[in-house]
Amino acid sequence: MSVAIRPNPSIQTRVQANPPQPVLRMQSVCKGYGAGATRSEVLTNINLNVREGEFLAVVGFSGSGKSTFMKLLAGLESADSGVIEMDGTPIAGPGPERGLVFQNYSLLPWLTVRGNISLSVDSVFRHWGKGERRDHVEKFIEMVGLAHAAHRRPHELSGGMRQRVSLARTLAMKPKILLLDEPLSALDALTRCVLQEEILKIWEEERQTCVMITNDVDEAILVADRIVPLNPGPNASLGPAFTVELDRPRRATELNSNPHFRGLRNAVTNYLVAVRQKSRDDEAAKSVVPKIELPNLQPRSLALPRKATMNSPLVSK
Ligand SMILES: Nc1ncnc2c1ncn2[C@@H]1O[C@H](COP(=O)(O)OP(=O)(O)OP(=O)(O)O)[C@@H](O)[C@H]1O
Repeated sequence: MSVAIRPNPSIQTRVQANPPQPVLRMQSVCKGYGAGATRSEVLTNINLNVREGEFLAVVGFSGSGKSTFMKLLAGLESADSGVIEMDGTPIAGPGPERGLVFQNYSLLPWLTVRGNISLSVDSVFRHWGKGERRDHVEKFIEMVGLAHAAHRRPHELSGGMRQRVSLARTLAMKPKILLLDEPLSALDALTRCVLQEEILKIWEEERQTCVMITNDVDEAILVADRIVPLNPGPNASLGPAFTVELDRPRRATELNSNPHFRGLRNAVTNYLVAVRQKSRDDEAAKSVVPKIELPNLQPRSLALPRKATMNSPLVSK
């Protein structure tokens, strides 16, 4: 007897619908460093699609390969195998359409806040008039709340202020995608909270596609639409995505009492702790020394026979 399988109409509709092309696509991406005996495989079989306008957070433990992942997206490193594309074109190097903010601010020490931002604006928008570029720079200095310090050099700024300059400099280049590599992890907890909300506020105005690396689950939930864990390395791969179903605008102070926030925090944290434990158990299992059965031998004295001396009764007189 043959049975006709009738497709579920709702599933069929979903399959037929033309899903929007992801703005960023990673497929079967692998990346390691070194060669021969010193070779280490950092990322293995990374698959990810990032949608236009999405805020995606990648969370993982220290050393799992988060920065390597970001360098691949920024075009600062190339994959050993697999595909990394932006708008269907392979990423072959860094470009102004992908703005990267690092953990360490990398500002030019001899330039002021205004000078650091102007340098990037002048290089990307060369075709603009001088006045237009100046207004653009001032807009971003204001956006990050540094109008009062625009004339200062990096050594005259706090860590939070430097990271604001770094953010303004990248945002002012109007990249299509913002790549944030643990931008707040060098800051104290209070400054970090303030800047989290500022990044979120700026993002809510611009709605740029954004990929942020962080080791802070709360931070990831606060800012992201989707959270993807990076499993511990070596051979780190991405875990299952967690969707953040919290209304925007979000405020950190209001989230603590939100049941979805608390449930998600537990789910992501438990996942990360479980995969780390598994990875440790696997490593420990690999390094177990095999038990060696020793033969049942009787110990024998290795002491030399006593030497005969002149007074010894063994010496004949
Ligand atoms: N250029 C390189 N050459 C050799 N090994 C590297 C290089 N860059 C990173 N690694 C190694 O790759 C692994 C992952 O490093 P990566 O910086 O990507 O991790 P991470 O998750 O960003 O760490 P952290 O959170 O501590 O900054 C580490 O073992 C590191 O030593």
